[in-house]
Amino acid sequence: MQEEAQHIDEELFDEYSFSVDQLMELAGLSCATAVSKGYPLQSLLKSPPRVLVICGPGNNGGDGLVCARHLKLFGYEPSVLYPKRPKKQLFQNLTTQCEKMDISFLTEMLEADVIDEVYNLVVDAIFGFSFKGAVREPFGDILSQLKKITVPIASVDIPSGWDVENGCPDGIQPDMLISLTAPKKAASHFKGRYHFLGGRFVPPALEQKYQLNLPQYPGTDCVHQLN
Ligand SMILES: [K+]
Repeated sequence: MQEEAQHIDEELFDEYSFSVDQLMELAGLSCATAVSKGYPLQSLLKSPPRVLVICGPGNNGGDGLVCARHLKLFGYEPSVLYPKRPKKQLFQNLTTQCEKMDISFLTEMLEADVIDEVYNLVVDAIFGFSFKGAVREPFGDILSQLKKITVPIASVDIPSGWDVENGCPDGIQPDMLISLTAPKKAASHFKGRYHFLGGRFVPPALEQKYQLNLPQYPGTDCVHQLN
């Protein structure tokens, strides 16, 4: 399944000629849309409507940066923690776009009780389907704080730190999962309240080839609520 997700990814770029920027924009928009459906502005307990978005070093982190930008456009107040920044132009551009929209970047991870006091929820965009092996720092410390928080976590594609196929019983337990392209095997271990499918960009021929059996998205929506 981890390999399958990577094959689909490669095929979208190599055979179908999509650029990473294009798909990341749609993925991040799906995440912000799912957050706004699960945690509407008027339902939030803390004002201003602060959201902490934690971004990892790969494309999952890029989805998080795009998500933060759209959350800002939707009226939320996102702050981003981006401790390990790749040199690629794409990520530099996404960072500049956030900065130019007055999205603040934290310099270090906050303690769990501070997160609970200040933020309404956390978007987990740390690792996606390329995560492997034991968690390396600084992400081990970040994940251990996330295990202690009581505000909800919305995980992008896969709950970070979970094995892509087998999950992680003592890992973080997100309240929302936004599966991108198609749910990964680990999604069967998800016990939170909201499971959304996003990334409405899969060409029908690719869907058929991998027998993804994707559900019908409602109307023009960019997310589909699975449960
Ligand atoms: K994630």
